[in-house]
Amino acid sequence: MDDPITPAEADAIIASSLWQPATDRVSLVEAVGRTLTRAIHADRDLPPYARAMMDGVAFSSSSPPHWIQGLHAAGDPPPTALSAEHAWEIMTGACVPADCDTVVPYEDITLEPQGEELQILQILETYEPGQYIHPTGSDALSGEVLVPADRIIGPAEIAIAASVGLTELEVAARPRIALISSGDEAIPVADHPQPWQIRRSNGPMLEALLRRASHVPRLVRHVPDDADVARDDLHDALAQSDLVILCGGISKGKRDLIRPLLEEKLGPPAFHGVFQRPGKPLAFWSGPPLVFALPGNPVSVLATFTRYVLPALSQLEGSDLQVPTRPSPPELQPLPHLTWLLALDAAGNPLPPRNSGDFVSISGAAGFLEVPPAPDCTDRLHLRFFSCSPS
Ligand SMILES: Nc1nc2c(c(=O)[nH]1)N[C@H]1C(S)=C(S)[C@@H](COP(=O)(O)OP(=O)(O)OC[C@H]3O[C@@H](n4cnc5c(N)ncnc54)[C@H](O)[C@@H]3O)O[C@H]1N2
Ligand code: MOO
Repeated sequence: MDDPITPAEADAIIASSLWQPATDRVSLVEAVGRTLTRAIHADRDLPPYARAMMDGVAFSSSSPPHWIQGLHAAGDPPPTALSAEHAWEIMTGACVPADCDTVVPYEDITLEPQGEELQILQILETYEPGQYIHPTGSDALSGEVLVPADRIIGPAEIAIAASVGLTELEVAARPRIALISSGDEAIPVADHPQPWQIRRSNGPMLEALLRRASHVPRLVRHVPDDADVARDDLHDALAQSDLVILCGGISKGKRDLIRPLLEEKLGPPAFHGVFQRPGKPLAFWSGPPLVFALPGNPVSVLATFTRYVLPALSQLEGSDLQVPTRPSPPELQPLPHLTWLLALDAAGNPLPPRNSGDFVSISGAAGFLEVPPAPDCTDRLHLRFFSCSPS
């Protein structure tokens, strides 16, 4: 399709090209950042025993204590019965014996040695039965869902999985990703540029965006504006990947050869051109593999990756990205006929670049506000905000 389309039309085409992810099994710590596909259940009550929450003494409130019977530490099995007017010294994390209903921390008692036994001289504070005891099953009961499927796995979910004995987790399979930047003027970062050259910044930016979303591309290349040289790399990428992300060489220039090279293998794009700024020359092929060809200007790369590629990646992993809304910054003038992808910093301040090559101006960008074109932009309170690093 060669006529530009709206962002909503582009979304619909992309959504209809996505597939349900297969599943992988990965070790616990490797699961961070992945999407869970099988819910995690409690294998027993949580906590599994009444847990002492303070280092101190445990006793029965019906028999206020004067004497220490012994030490009951974390990891010890339940001790013998407690004698009248006695207490156990108890450590945080120990199981509270069944005949105790109160824990008082060391700070609230005084202990004085007397012969072989320790005498409790005084409990300094009033206490309530049940205090500093984390009751059995008060967090969750055996069999309860602790983490639903579809949840992105973070450190807390890893802890929960470990606590119920899972050494591996079932997660959505990751797409195999290839990243290809292009352009004769863009030289390796470590090389010394001639005055008419620039260093390649789009590739590292895209790789950083992917890595922050917990994706590591399998193939990363830069191709020159020469079809015969670029063809092999492009065809390799298509053959080895589920998702190919390209940047540059997709506009109307005489040496913009990305589209013709992709067409050799994939035919015409599903769309080429979206009514938006930046990023109007965005092109997309449904594949397989899915191909996003992002316009080469650095601000366009960041905006179109954030607005289109990140949400598609989330859906490919079985998690539906929630796009929050924000009110428009004051005095914002929507663009005529074009949706505006406006960079905002973490505090919500606009970072309007002078043009989409001006990537210095978007340092600190946290995401992009989608401002519909004038005159359709009627709801200024609920503009969608696409985060550069959704979690
Ligand atoms: N006749 C027209 N010309 C252009 C149009 C148009 O509609 N008609 N659209 C403009 C817009 S908008 C954009 S965005 C750019 C996109 O063009 P390309 O995707 O072909 O990108 P390039 O021309 O290759 O590069 C654009 C710009 O970005 C710099 N660049 C490219 N690659 C890198 C890299 N890896 N690292 C850093 N910087 C990079 C490149 O040097 C250019 O300055 O087209 C307009 N033209
Ligand atoms: O779409 Mo271009 O990205 O405006 O500079």
